[in-house]
Amino acid sequence: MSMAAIEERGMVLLGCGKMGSAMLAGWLSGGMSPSAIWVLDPYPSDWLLSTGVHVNDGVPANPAIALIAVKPQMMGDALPSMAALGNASTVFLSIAAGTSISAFETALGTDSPIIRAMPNTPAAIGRGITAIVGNVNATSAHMDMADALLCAVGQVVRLEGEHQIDAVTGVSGSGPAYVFHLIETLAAAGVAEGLPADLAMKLAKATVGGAGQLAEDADEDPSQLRVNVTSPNGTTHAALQVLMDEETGLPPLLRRAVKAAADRGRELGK
Ligand SMILES: NC(=O)C1=CN([C@@H]2O[C@H](COP(=O)(O)OP(=O)(O)OC[C@H]3O[C@@H](n4cnc5c(N)ncnc54)[C@H](OP(=O)(O)O)[C@@H]3O)[C@@H](O)[C@H]2O)C=CC1
Ligand SMILES: O=C(O)[C@@H]1CCC=N1
Repeated sequence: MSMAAIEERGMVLLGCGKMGSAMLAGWLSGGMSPSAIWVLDPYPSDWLLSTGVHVNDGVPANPAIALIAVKPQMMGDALPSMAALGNASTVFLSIAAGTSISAFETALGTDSPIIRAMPNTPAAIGRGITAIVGNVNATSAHMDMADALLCAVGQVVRLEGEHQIDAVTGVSGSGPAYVFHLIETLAAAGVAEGLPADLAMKLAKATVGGAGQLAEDADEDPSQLRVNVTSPNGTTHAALQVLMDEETGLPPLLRRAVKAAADRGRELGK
């Protein structure tokens, strides 16, 4: 399944806030035709209006994909109108945290192909990662279509089952926020050691960006890459003694943070 096949039938994007616009930016900069995209959003941003996509302009009769990107808390309002976004051959693709496939089946009918996805905001620069899982009506052709759309903004992984999606949300859906906070706090720590704020921020951004890219590209795994930075009894060793402390360091902190996100996803689904 190619992007061309999706562009031919068109796609509908319901909700164009932070995540919807990150994905839209990724599709457009990757060359997707704006005329193939219909966006529905009550308060379209100036950026959205400038993109050339159809905004609040009706929807095509037979869209390939209806992508639902409203907040789970708004889903109650949005669900009843969703069936009108497509027909029997439209794939409904939801990126909402929490809202379960069965909630969509109740609204859209148990015959509809429904795919849950968990993307992340680096999609805006084609560097996202999205996990997908479909209901029983989502055929391999439907999954391939979702794959094609989401591959255009980064990597795609397929889940064994819907039970994995809250943990995925805790790791990669919410994960960019943890990394941005790491950049903020690394820069602040540099300032506390006497650096000017702009220099500290430049060092922190380049370090996180470069280390992330190295972790993606290198043959060695991240633990070996960490060892490669750590000279015997040197500066990194001193820092890692703080960070790797099993009681007060990153392991218990991130364990609690990811659990809190995953638990919140489960809670939103109730
Ligand atoms: N932000 C992220 O990094 C990620 C978000 N998600 C999921 O994406 C979804 C959207 O999140 P996010 O983009 O952060 O939230 P936002 O609030 O930024 O975006 C939601 C958008 O939907 C609009 N909206 C609300 N109700 C309707 C409706 N009935 N019809 C059409 N549009 C509507 C909102 O308009 P208004 O603001 O006027 O209410 C807003 O523009 C959530 O379900 C979230 O779980 C998934 C992965 C990552
Ligand atoms: O914070 C949220 O609920 C959404 C889901 C994953 C990232 N943002």
